[in-house]
Parts: sequence; C-alpha cells; structure tokens
Amino acid sequence: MIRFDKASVTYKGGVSAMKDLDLEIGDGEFVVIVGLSGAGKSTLIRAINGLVPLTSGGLNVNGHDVPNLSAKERRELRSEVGMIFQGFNLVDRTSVLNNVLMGRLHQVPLWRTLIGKYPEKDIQIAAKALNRVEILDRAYVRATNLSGGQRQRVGIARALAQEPKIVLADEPVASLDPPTSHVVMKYLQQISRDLGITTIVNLHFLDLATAYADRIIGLRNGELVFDGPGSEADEQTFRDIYGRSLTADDTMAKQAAL
Ligand SMILES: Nc1ncnc2c1ncn2[C@@H]1O[C@H](COP(=O)(O)OP(=O)(O)OP(=O)(O)O)[C@@H](O)[C@H]1O
Repeated sequence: MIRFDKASVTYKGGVSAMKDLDLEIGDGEFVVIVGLSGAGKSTLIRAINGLVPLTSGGLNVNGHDVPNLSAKERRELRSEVGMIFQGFNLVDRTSVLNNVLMGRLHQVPLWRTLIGKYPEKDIQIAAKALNRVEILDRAYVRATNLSGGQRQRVGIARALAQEPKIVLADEPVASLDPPTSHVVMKYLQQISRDLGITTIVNLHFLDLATAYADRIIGLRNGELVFDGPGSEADEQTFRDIYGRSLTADDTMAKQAAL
C-alpha cells in the first residue's frame, strides 16, 4: 500500500534528508518512526502525502504514483490521508464539531461549507468520530476551551472524519504530559486496529515507541537503519539508531521523573 523505491529527498541548500529509501508498509500497520532530530522523520511522513517531493526514486501510495500525480490525483491522495499535528492545528474560535467537520471538506460542496450547512450524513460522520475518541459531549464547546489532550483528540476525530485509508501523525504527543500522551497513543492504536487504518507516527520518546508500535522504523541521517517489531527494539537498538548513548530526554518516563 505504501512503497518507497530507492527514494531520495535533497532539499535546496543540499541537505540530504532521505537517501535511497526502500520501504514497504502494508495495509493497517501501526508504524512508529524514531530517530534523532534532523534524521528525516518529518520528511518521510510528508513525502507520503506529496507535501515533500522526491528528488529521485519512486513512491506509490494506495496505487497513486506520488512523484507523477495530476492535480486531481493529488486531491484524491490528500483525501485518503489524514494528518495529525504536534500543535493540533485547530481553529480555536469555532466549535469542536465544526473543527471535525473540516475533515469532510473534500467531500462537501464548497457552498455548503461556506454557509455552514453540512449534509446530515457528514454531521453524523463527525459525531461518530468524536464519539470514538470519547469527546462527543464537548461537540458545541469552542476548541479554545479544551485541554491539550482534548484538543489532540479533536485532531484525531477530524482526521477520522475524513474516512482516511492512512493516518500520519507528526510528533502528536510532543506538547502533552505523560498520562495524556498515553491516552492519545491508545486512541491512535485502537483506531488503527478497529478500522484497519494504516497509521504512521513520528515519536521522540523511545518508551512510547516500544509500548505502542507494531513495527519500529529507525532513521539516521536520512537512512533506514532499523526496521523491526516494537517488541524487539531494546536499548541497544536505540543506541544504534541514535549513534550515541541514551539520555533521560529520550524516555518519557525518565524525563517525567526528573
Ligand atoms: N524545507 C526544508 N529546507 C531545507 N532543509 C530542510 C527542510 N526541511 C527539513 N530540512 C532538513 O532536512 C533534515 C531532515 O529534517 P526532518 O524535519 O525531516 O527531520 P526530523 O527527523 O523530522 O527532525 P525533527 O524531529 O527535528 O523534526 C534536517 O537536516 C532539516 O534541517
């Protein structure tokens, strides 16, 4: 379903953020990507929905030949890929429900969205998504009045309302405290399992990665240096990925104890 074939990304200025990547991710997998800051995690995620163009090589996502998309295919691809962001990217001054309905924008005629008249079917899809992350009771609250963890649950609901085949989450818990981070990771894992949505998450904390990932991909300087089950990744694995010994900052539990 997602296949990188000798894929490379070199940014203007010469930074090589992806080097000859060969990688296949199957339908419904829950994959966590780890690596030091600058290893190329965001580049990999953003390449999947065509936000970062490859410099060379191939990338196929859900049958879309990503380097050669027409404008129509690009819209199709984007509608199949839900994004979850570190900073949530909610519109604060509007309701939770309206934020989630934004996940339906690619399915609803523009005039309806402009006058706020979403079809009943779309409202039901949004409500179901909010229910799945157990925050339906806040549907009419302004997004600004939610806690960080609740905001990220709304971010997940918005991605779900898109009825995506793939969810990409770039450091989704970086702004959250440890208990809330676990809650958010559990929802992501549960949604992937229940709905068979392929989910790819960039994570900084290694203990979170091993706790939730079915598969861990380790990147170092734009290269794939580890690919294996979460259960097989131990401290030595992470030392190899990072190219240095681990510190308290690399583990959520240890950092929280400081
Ligand atoms: N738009 C850009 N233009 C130039 N260089 C970039 C751009 N985006 C990323 N880079 C560089 O590419 C490399 C990989 O960046 P990327 O953001 O993919 O890494 P990352 O592993 O996600 O890091 P972080 O955890 O800090 O976000 C870095 O050296 C970064 O400085």
